[in-house]
Amino acid sequence: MDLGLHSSTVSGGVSGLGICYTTAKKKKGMNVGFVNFENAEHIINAVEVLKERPSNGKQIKVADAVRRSEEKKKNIEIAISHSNTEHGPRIASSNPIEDTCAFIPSIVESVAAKAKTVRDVVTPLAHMSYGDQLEHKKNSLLQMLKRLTRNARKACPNAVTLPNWILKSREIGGLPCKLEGILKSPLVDGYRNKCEFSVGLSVDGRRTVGFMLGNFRDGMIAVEEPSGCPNVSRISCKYAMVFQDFLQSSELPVWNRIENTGFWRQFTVREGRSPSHVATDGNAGIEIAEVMLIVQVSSLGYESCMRSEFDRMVHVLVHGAAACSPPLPLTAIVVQDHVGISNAAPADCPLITLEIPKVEGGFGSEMTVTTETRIHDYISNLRFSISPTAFFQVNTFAAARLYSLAGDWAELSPDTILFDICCGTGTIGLTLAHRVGLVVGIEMNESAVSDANRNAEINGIKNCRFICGKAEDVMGSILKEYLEEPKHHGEVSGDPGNNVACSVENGSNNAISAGCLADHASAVDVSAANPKNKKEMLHCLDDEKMNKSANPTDQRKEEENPGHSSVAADISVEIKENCSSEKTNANDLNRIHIDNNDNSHNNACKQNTEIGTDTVHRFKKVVAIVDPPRVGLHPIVIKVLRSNPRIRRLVYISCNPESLVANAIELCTPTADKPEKAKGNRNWRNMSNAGLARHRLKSMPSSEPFQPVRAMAVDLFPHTPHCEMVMLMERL
Ligand SMILES: C[S@@+](CC[C@H](N)C(=O)[O-])C[C@H]1O[C@@H](n2cnc3c(N)ncnc32)[C@H](O)[C@@H]1O
Repeated sequence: MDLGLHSSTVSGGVSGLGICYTTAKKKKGMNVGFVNFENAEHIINAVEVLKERPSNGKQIKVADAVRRSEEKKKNIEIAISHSNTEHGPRIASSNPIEDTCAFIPSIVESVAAKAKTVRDVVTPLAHMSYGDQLEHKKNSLLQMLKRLTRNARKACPNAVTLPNWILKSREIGGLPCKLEGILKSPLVDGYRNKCEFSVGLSVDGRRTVGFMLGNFRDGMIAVEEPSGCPNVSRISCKYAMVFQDFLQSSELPVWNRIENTGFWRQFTVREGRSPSHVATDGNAGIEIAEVMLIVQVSSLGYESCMRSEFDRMVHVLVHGAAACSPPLPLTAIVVQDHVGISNAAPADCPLITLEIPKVEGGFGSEMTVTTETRIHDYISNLRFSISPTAFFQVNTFAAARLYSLAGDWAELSPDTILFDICCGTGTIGLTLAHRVGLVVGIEMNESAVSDANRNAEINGIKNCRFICGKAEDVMGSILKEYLEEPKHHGEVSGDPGNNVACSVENGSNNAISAGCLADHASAVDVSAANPKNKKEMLHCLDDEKMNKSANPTDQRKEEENPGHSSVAADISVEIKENCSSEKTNANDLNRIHIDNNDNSHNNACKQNTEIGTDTVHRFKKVVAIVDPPRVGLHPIVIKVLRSNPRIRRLVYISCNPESLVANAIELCTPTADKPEKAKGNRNWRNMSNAGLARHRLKSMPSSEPFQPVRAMAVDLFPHTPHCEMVMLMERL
């Protein structure tokens, strides 16, 4: 049905069906569009026409949507979607607009019946007792785990015997290994140390700081206050209210998710605790010693007036915090200037720290660009310094349980080298460092890596190295660096897989630097010289595409930030020249990384100076703990882990059991003796994560699979359906 909804925005006109509209807008990939009408008569006409004329056999569902505040007197906006999903229509943006109600009561009624509170949306298990919540989560994890067995059985090549863990699964109800239970969160209410509040309009059109009533994709953009959500801390709630008061008098507009215009976008409260004992009385607020407020704005077009608004904002926040009883801690106020469509800003998004004046003294904010703004938290008696954009588990007390469980299962000893993959600020590696010989952490967020190095230093830990880079880009060369025998000076080592490494021994610094080079060298070999490897890389790129599909946020970030692509063909030749020389100096490395628009890995290389290659090769046991983001591990990382026979033990920590299951299919299913040639799959968009994993397994190089040995969950997110899952995988 042509309502002008196929492109992004169409303004004004009469559709082929005789529907008069002011604007019609639909974003690519969404099954919801927004249409504005001049008056209620036009709406009624549109609703009737759409009811009578299904689009390509699909019924179109119509509901009201929150109007743009500035235009509320004139235009009335409704949301339109195809009701073609399994579960029926997914429209329910609830906005009891007075004049709309009068004209289309049936629509409003149906919307009201479905309306959910923010508590239902953000904490959908809050109506259950905590015991019931844990039982509920355990049951869904059991189903998820069974999916692993089923898919691995399906994926196991015909000519290969089923592994023991699949054969034995019948004895334990189809599970790949026992699920040993679910550890409770020490704090059940107010446990979140970080809350990202949306800024927008409430259902009645008021500027509000809180949570959205649903997904933007589903056409729900109304924001409601967070006070009903039991996972939000008292301090975060209070700050949200103080900021909301400020917004209601601000002259600058709040962000409009439909138009992608406005200034105020998001308000984040991050809390740091003092090193005192765990509070078990449910009041997390009493221990909070530090608070960082991060205000996300989009400054485009508001540059000239934003300074005075920041001054006013600081004033309101500082005085609002001081007026609370007891006064709220306030350590830092940071502005994040982000112009992208989604609120998920890239890690290198500019940050401005606003100076906090003393309450009694004069007032006025100083804007200084700094990277020093940070808060602190404590896990296992270690102090962690956290910068504004670095990841830190949102439930600190439960995270301590998670890390200690992972450490116990990893069976660590002084002759162990531990790879902490996706290490964030170094929490896992640092809390376990005293139990191993060496920790090597890998993390893509540059400020998290610099936090990790700082955290090692402030805790006096000397056996940790943190390397900045995407795991998929750097893992191959890092494993080579640490697990292969050292090569002679200047020797170039060949790799039977898809890497060609340059090993340059030139002191301990360069031992790591060689690792940096080796990664890029692999890109050289693939893109320029070796057609066989080129195909392999194409497959990896294909994989990457597939992986992205599972994570629209990542994909969007990449679209917004195209400079971050990990394979840059135009740097290849230059790197190759560097690799072919016997020695590499710091300038060469700088050039490589600058050309690659990413000098983070290089920085990390420079920071790690204490342990030389000779030392690292003495470790008998090699253990990896992986803690990837929701999307799971990149296919290249899975391939690298699986192809390295020295890694006997792998502890997988996952905040998304679905991606754990998909990754475990690839890690734990036997491969064919001869892997199939990597083929793209046109249908990848419609495949499940498990289906994609089975598809990728076909081209996995022949290698010994891991076996799922035990699994346990840790509840980091009471009142929500989420929890962390830990699975031990071994090569027995
Ligand atoms: C779930 S967090 C875990 C962080 C840390 N282990 C902790 O518990 O605090 C995932 C981390 O992976 C990082 N990350 C995401 N994608 C990555 C990639 N491709 N390579 C390396 N790190 C990545 C994120 O920046 C984030 O710090």
